[in-house]
Order: sequence, then C-alpha cells, then structure tokens
Amino acid sequence: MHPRNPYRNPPDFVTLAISYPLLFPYLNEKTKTIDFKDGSAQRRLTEAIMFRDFGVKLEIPEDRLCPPVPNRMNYVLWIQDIVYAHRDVLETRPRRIRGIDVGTGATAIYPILACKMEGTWDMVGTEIDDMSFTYAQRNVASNDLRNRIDIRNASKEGRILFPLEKPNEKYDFCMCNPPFYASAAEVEDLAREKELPPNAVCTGSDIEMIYPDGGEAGFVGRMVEESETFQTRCKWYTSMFGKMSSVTRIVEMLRQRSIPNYAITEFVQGQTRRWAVAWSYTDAHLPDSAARIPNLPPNHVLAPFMPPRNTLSQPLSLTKEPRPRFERVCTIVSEVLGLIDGVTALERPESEKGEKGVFFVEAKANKWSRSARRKKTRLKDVVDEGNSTLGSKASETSEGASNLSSGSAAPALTCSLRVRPAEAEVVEGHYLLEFQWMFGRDRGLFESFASHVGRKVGVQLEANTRPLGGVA
Ligand SMILES: C[S@@+](CC[C@H](N)C(=O)[O-])C[C@H]1O[C@@H](n2cnc3c(N)ncnc32)[C@H](O)[C@@H]1O
Repeated sequence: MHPRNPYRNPPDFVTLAISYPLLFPYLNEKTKTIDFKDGSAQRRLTEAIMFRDFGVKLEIPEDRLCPPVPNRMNYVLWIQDIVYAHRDVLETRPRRIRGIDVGTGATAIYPILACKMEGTWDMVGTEIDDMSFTYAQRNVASNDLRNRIDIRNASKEGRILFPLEKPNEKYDFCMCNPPFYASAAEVEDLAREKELPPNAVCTGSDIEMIYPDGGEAGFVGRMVEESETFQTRCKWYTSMFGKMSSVTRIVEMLRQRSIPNYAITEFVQGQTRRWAVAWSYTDAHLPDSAARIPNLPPNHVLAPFMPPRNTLSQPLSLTKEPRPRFERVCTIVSEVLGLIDGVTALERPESEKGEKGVFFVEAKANKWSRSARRKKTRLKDVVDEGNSTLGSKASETSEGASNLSSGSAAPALTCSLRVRPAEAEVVEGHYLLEFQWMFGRDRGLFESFASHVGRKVGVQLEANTRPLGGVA
C-alpha cells in the first residue's frame, strides 16, 4: 500500500456503521466485519467510507463495478507523487491542476476522490457505457462537483484520449483503470486458474471488464499510440494494470517507440496486487520513489523492465578524523557548486520542511568535464581565497527556486542535491549526497555532474579535515 494511504489498516466497521447506519445490517454479529462476497455489503462499505471520510454521497448501481476505496486511493496518491514531484522548483504560486480519468465508471470514483483530496484539481472523466455515464454525471452533480468534474461521453470509433484533441486543453496527467480482459472466456479461465473462489465478488459488467482488442494491454497500447500524437499536451500518461504481463508489454512498446521517460509502480492491498505505468514526452523526471518499485529482487520478472535511476546517491566515505559536522559538509557543497562555471545553485530555505542541506541546481552545459576544468583556476586556490559564490548567487535569486534560471536559454540540467547523514548499516562513511534528476534530456550529463560534485566534495572535505590522530 502507498505509505500515505489512510486505509493501511482495516477499518473499524462498527464505528463506520455509526457514521453510516445503512452498513449495520451487513455486519456479522460475531466478527463485526462484512461478507466481501456480498455485492450489497460491498456497496454499502464503499458508500460508508466515501460518506464518512469525504462527505460524498454515492449512488452505486447493482450491476456495475463497486470500487474499493483503499485500492482506488493508492492510485490517486501515486498521481499526487507525480504531480508534486517538481512543485518545489516550478511552482511560485499555486495553480490549478487538470487531469483526465479514462473510463471513469458509474461512481466517477477517481475524479471525486482526487477533487476531494485536492482543492486545486479539476478533472475530466470519460465513459463509453451509457448507464455508467448517466450515473457518473448524477454522482458528480449530487455532490456539487459539476464546476470541477466534467463527465464526457466516449465513442467506440473515437480516440480513447479524445479530450486531448482540443489544442487549447492541456493536462497534467491522465489516469485509467482499463477493462482488464480480452474475452468472457479469459475471465472464466483466470477464475479457474485461481482454484479458490475470489475473496471478494466482482460486480463488473462485460463492458467494464472486457476489451475485445487485447484486454488491458490492447487498451493501453492504443493509449500509447494516441499519446504519440498528443505528446506534451498531457504531461504524464498513466494506467493501472491487473496483469504483470501487460506491464512488460507496455514497457516494451515504450522502449520500441523510444519513449525513455517512464515509471512503474506496484499497489499491494492484502492479496491483491496491481501495477501502474506512467510515461511522458516532457524532460521532467520523477524521483525513484515514484518511478521504480522499491527493493525488487534482481531475478524478479519486472527487474529488467524498470526505468533507469533518476536518484543517485554518492557516499562520502571519509577516512580521516574528526568527521566533519553536517553544516561543514553543506558549506563545502555550496562552495563546490558555486565554483562550477555555468551552474546556478540555490539552497532551499531551511524553514520549508525543517530540512537543511537541500540545493536546487541548474547547469547550462557541461563545464565540469576534464577539458572544461583544465581552463579553470584550481579549486583549492579559490576556496582558500574564501570565495563563497553560492551565497551571492542565492541573494540575487532570493525570490525562490523557480527563478533559478537568470538567462533566457533553458538549462540543460536541473537537479536537486540533498546532503544526508548516512546510516552506518547502509554505507561506510558519514554522509550521502543524493542527486535527484528533475529536468533535462541528457542522462549522461546528470550522471557526470553527480559524480563530479561527489568527487570534488569528497576531496575538499578530506583536505579540510585533520588526519587521524595527527597534527591539524
Ligand atoms: C475497469 S472499469 C473502471 C471503472 C472505474 N474507473 C473504476 O476504477 O472503478 C473500465 C471502465 O472503462 C469504460 N470504458 C471502456 N472503454 C472505454 C473507452 N473507449 N472510453 C471511455 N471509457 C471506456 C468502461 O465502461 C468502464 O466503466
């Protein structure tokens, strides 16, 4: 489950039923839980959670999918991670975020959750099934969300991503819980393969569950094709998957089409596992915490499909005593950054998250390679002169990190650099420099910058530290 998911632990059904009494008749007297194989009990549970936690009154038809809130919440939280990955650098003031939910279903669960969780988000929900479309519109209207959620009718002949056809409509993300199966036979085969009956009944109708042109991989494959036309009109295209094999097929498709900027995540809830893939035509890169499944064993089926790392850690393995204090490391980092030609660095004000030692860095071009460096005065000489370039640069751009670029040309590289005390069991040495690639086309540039800064900071720290047991 997502670490911010408030439903990590099962709810107390009795307390929930007190807030939403229609749930009471479905509580088992002994266990005080509901029977998840009972469709009506499931519907009351979803209604109860949405009512108690979001003040939303949902109308859920009997013969359409009943969305489990904890599972849907996982996906919205991941979308939050994606949308806010670059907020610290880009946003000088809050702006409205726009998203599309493809196949929103009768409850319009994703748009309603997203808009209730985020006051500055607006959503378009698309739906092809007339009955779900009518219910979705009703659920949006009865919760007074018509000015923020627009439910649009999709057609079989039209594009899945048709809201992007309007050139003046730009979106931050699209999300999708696609029809999973390719045929009714596949639904039956999979149920038989599982041997045991599913622990929760599925109330989905054929139109919700089946996409005859290849199931979920076919559906999202079409989204990938269409996204090639729309490119950056939507910043992040995403979809959820019920089968791991679909994830690998979509990643193969992205690679074949030279779309290198993508992310994979996994949602685990009890015995249910789901995956999601995001891809983008922008040069914005996500932190590994959002772009890669953590702690994946190397022999895992998905391991070869993971995107390359956007978060690089450089350990500072300091051999001399005394170990430098955290503030000293931050000073050296700021001095090293300030001395690289064409690099602008700004230390984030400590107050923001109570965190020190976080720098936002922009580089116009590679000025740190060996040949470029040969032209420069030696670092040590300049540091000895007490030059602290970063300080003066920071004061020039004190309005915020989004003003990092002073020139007109777009930077070739934007990244953050975080000084972190290293945990002894993770790495020998006391500090880590954690580089987070945020913007840029050239991955090599980012990697060489991280290794250059890591090396320089290490050398400077050793040079400024008294040798073990020796004279200062
Ligand atoms: C698995 S259901 C997901 C419903 C809802 N989003 C949820 O998570 O509970 C898939 C939905 O996609 C809809 N759908 C299928 N093809 C579509 C298309 N081309 N455009 C829009 N919606 C579509 C189905 O009618 C169904 O409501």
